[in-house]
Amino acid sequence: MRCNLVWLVCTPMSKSPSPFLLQYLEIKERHKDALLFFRMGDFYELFFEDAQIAAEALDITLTARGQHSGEPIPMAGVPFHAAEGYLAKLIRSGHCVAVCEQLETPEEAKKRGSKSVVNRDVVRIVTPGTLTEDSLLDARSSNILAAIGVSAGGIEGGIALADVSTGRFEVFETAPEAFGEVLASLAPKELLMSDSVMARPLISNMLESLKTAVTPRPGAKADKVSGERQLKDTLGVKSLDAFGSFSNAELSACALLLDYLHLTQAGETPRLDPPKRHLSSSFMAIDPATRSSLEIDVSAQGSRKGSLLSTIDCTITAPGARRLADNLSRPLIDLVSINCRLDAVSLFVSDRDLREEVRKALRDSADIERARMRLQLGRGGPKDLRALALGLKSGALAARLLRSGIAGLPSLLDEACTVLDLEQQEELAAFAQTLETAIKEDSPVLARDGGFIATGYDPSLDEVRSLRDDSRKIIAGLQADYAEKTGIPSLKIRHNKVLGYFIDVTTRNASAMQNGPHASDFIHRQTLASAMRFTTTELGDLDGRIARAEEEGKAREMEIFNALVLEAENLSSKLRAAADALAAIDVAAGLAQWAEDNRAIRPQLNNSTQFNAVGARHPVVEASLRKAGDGFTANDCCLDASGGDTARLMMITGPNMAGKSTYLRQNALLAIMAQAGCFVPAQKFELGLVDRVFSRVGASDDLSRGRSTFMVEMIETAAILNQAGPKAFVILDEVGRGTATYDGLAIAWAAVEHLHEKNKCRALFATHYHELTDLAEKLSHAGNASLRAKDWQGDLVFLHDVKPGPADRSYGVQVAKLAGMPRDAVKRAEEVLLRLEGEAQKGGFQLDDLPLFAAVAEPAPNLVPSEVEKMLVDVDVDGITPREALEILYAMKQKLS
Ligand SMILES: Nc1ncnc2c1ncn2[C@@H]1O[C@H](COP(=O)(O)OP(=O)(O)OP(=O)(O)O)[C@@H](O)[C@H]1O
Repeated sequence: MRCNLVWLVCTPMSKSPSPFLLQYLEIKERHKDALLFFRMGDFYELFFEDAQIAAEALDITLTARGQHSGEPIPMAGVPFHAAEGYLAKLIRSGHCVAVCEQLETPEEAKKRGSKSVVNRDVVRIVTPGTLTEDSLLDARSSNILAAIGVSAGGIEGGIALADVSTGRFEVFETAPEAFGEVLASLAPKELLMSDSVMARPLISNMLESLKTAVTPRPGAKADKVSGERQLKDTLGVKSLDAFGSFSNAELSACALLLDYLHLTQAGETPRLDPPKRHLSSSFMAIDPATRSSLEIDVSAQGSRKGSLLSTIDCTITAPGARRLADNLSRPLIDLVSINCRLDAVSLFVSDRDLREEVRKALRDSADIERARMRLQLGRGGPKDLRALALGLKSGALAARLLRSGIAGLPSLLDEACTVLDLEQQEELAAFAQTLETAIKEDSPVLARDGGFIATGYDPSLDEVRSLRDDSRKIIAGLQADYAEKTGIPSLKIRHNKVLGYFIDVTTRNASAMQNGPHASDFIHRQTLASAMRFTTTELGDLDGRIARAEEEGKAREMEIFNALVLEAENLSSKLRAAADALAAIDVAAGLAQWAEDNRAIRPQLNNSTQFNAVGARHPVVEASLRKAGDGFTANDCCLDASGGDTARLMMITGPNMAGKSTYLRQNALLAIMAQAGCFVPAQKFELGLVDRVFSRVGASDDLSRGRSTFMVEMIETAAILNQAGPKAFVILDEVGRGTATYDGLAIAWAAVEHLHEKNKCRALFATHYHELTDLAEKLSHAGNASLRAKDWQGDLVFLHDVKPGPADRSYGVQVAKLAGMPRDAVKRAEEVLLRLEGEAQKGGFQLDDLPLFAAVAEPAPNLVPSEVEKMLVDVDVDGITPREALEILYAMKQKLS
């Protein structure tokens, strides 16, 4: 029901604004950048421009109420109980919403004077990066808010990130030039930066490639001194020494982040875990273009489906899925840490029974991380307490299984078990036990609904409840008693919110109640068309007792709930550690499951500059071919940047569609998977650690940024040639194809030489310029490999296997034929090709003779159909008689003569 009372107060808006309107305008003034959800009774109402925006975005009715400055005030509203769905829609379409609640009841307001307006204020600003509601979040993805800070000289950079839904808080020390890479690995939902930083060309360029919602903040909010103060407040410490020394840029990023959290949580101190600090150089660098071309966590279509992440994700729990996404986004470069992850996967690969039992235990788990944070933020409910209980229980079971199954667990699993083993964690064990006995299985979402504390947990609650239940039993007895007394068998005692308990009889039986011997016992309450309602003193008493017991019960349940929430808060760091441990076990067991299902092996990592893959496959292409019932051809790749006999740069040639891009990508993905701690789809894989992966595969226009396909290609190639060091792994696909042949060839040629001579890194370079394959002769550490295809009775068959040496020819025309190019055009292309090849052979290879612009002397064949052909087109072969067919033949012959 909409709150009309307030509107009575504010209708005469045309003259001076009513107190209500003044209240609205004052609050809106403070939240200009957000849509204001203004609570009025059971609705959130939006006014003025907010109403127009919301009506369009939510497809809800736009109405008008009252007037302001002589104009009707546009208004739109959403019911309070369904607000989350509307909020989700608005956030997804890029809006921020300020939620303004009533801070007192209308009755309380009235006590201050009959015309008082209910007190209201914003209790929270909902933005893409600060969500906590289950319904607004993707369970299997993190929801990151990030902020960047730059030191006064612009040399140092820092990134601070928080996931409010889990309490995760991380700080990165990183050069401003690497912001793009680090942010791409974090995939924030919202990015904060000061106006002045945003104006820097380096930053505006980076933002264009990131496609993240950016919220500019005033420069004063990025003050490092305030950052230090806010950090101390958030962490509840007097000194930050225990966390290492933060750079000015890091403090500036923290200032932006914490201030924004403060603002969006309406003045509450952000609830975050102690920050984890990283050097951006502790991770494999993958720039945004490479990340998207390799489709690591998002496919080319922009969804998780079809990405590497979704292909290898066999985790069971949502925290496990989020952890795997993090690992894959930020592969490590430290041998020991990578091997720790791989040891854990190896254990689960080698012991299938144990893996299955542990995964079964995880199935009963719940999202401890998010439940814990919702409770801490005061937005949790009984279901969240239950989630903690379930998570702890299944964690303890997993730990028990692991500890009893294996002596000498890998360190990562051993540490996880220590955290999860409730025999070693007395406080957690006691808390889990309490939750287990306290919270009912089918608990409501909201604590205020009551009924979630199990019988037997709290004697005083049980007493109140039995009082209520006894009264209900007495009422059931009363119904029989009254029916007998009045002689009305259909008499019923019912309950509704307005009347409470009442006696309900049909109108026909009402006179027996009013005129019978017991008429004085029955007090009339209500007359309806078909029924009359009564009560008795006894029933009234019982009703009061039940209502009081209900109230008392709910109040007691709230007390218990709040005590349990407090206990959870006190155990916060232990619960976080338990959530982390569960996620780590889930990731390792999930990767092992994937490895077994996909015949993946443990990569051998070392500090050399080798890349030796034997029988390797592209995990995503293989999975999609498998679905279509097709197989994937495994291939080897051997590179070494040490300058020895093995080539460090391979030129890959082969027909279109032969699998060059797939081959390039699969090798880059192998390196990423291995360093993220995953098994890889190969028979054998030895890898000298890679510090950066670069990929320039496939090209697309970036028209929104005013860049043509060729421009994008050149920018990405330039970045690679400028940055790749000896430990990098580079894949380049058809560089130069986006421009005129000579220019393209020249650029590709120069890029190969630069990679070989200057960058000296491991590289795969796919090209259709066969002339480039001659470079392998000139460059001492370059080689050729090609993907095979066969001409089988005029048709092209792709073998997809890589063999040493360059490809013999391109087969482009055959591919065009396969693609369904008109027959005439294919024929014509074959003629032109023959001619061009003939000319090239006559003069050997000279750039000046290169194809395409050489004039084609022979006239094009006449493609207009002949008279006879036209006649044939018109013939309905199945519909004519043999005689008619004969006549047509005669007619055709005549045309030809
Ligand atoms: N090793 C493989 N085994 C089986 N099928 C493969 C393999 N590699 C590629 N394919 C199939 O061939 C298709 C074409 O592969 P890809 O795009 O890598 O070819 P390409 O040589 O790069 O083509 P183009 O030169 O036209 O860009 C893929 O979509 C996949 O279906």
